[in-house]
Amino acid sequence: MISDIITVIAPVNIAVIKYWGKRDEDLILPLNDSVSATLDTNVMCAKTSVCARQDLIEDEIWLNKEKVPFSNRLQNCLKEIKARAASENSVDPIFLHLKIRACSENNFPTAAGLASSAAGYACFVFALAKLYKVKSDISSIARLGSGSACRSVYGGFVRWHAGSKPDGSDSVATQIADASHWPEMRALILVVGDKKKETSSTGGMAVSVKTSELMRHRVEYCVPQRTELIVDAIKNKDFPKFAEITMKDSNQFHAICLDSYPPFVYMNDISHSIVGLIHKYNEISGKVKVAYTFDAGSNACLYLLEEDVSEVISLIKHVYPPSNSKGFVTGLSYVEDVNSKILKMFQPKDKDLIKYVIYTKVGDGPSEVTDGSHLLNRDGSLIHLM
Ligand SMILES: Nc1ncnc2c1ncn2[C@@H]1O[C@H](COP(=O)(O)OP(=O)(O)OP(=O)(O)O)[C@@H](O)[C@H]1O
Ligand SMILES: C[C@@](O)(CCOP(=O)(O)OP(=O)(O)O)CC(=O)O
Repeated sequence: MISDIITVIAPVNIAVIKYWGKRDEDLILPLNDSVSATLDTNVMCAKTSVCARQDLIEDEIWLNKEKVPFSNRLQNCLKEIKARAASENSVDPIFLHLKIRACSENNFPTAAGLASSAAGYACFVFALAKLYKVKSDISSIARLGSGSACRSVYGGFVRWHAGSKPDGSDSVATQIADASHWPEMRALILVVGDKKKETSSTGGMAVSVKTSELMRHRVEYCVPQRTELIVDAIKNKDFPKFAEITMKDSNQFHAICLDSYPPFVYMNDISHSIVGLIHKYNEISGKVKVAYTFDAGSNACLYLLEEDVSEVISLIKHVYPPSNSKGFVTGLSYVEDVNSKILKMFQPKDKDLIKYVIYTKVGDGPSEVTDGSHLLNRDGSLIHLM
């Protein structure tokens, strides 16, 4: 007995109000609301195929062509989807006793601070929901994989509500606006390092919760105000306001990392030089045209509007010259480089400080792949091992 093969793709999301700190480590319940933009799956995505098979003795998962342990977090997601399917009476109960095989790939570096866990768990849970025909909201199940994954279940701009119930049933993601709402919004991911980070998000935020006083101030006073303001800025397409809150919130998150004891850092000298560059560029431009935000790593995510992309990419190439400019910018195609007088106001730095740039935009949530390009054969065997 073997089920159909289900294959789905899911997006990454980059927060503009950061999730940092849990009120419950097992259920992955956050201390504060967070807000993010979901990025286009045509540029960055996780892809996952799943099936249920009678002949398996344990649940199995391959990640980027290597068999990896079926972790507690994956197990929690699977258990919860099955419980949902049982309560929705959506499949034959016999089916719920079968073990599953999953095979997943990311088309960008994994565990490098590029939100692979968000895309990966959203993808896994969305695929399982299709397999078991679960119809209700699955953001609270994706959350059990990785907190930020619950926001990747929806496209456009998304808010994860911290909720207050001990069982986490109100800690869900909702869409603020879909991807078509602000079509000019773009993102540039400046990849400074794509190696695995030293302090995991899970570990780092646990230290912050225990030791950072600034974190308490952030959760109580700053985030509630900022969240309302940025939701309004998104609804009104007010870029300068959106950008200012985004930058302040990123800076506060990294200040909390330093305020933790022992402290840890994710940004490096190159990250800080990007911060300086963006502030100088906005000042010279006479308006806030670009926002930076940094997750638990040294890479920058810049949010900006389409009309400014050519100038900003030209500026980045000018200040952080690549040895090989071919392939330096991947993703969407952009208009020609510009040679504006603004560039002359910036001194080039050493070569290759930025490895490459991913140019993308706000996009939709997960979707089922219908072109038959599964990562598992029809009999459930692994395509990459053939
Ligand atoms: N496609 C995927 N399918 C299932 N699990 C995945 C997938 N991609 C990543 N993961 C899980 O997420 C882990 C990486 O998460 P981690 O938080 O370390 O990095 P990141 O998500 O790239 O960074 P950050 O969350 O700080 O932006 C992997 O080790 C794996 O357990
Ligand atoms: C800095 C962040 O990217 C932190 C993401 O943390 P994770 O979702 O990776 O943490 P766990 O819930 O422990 O798996 C900010 C954000 O995405 O909001």
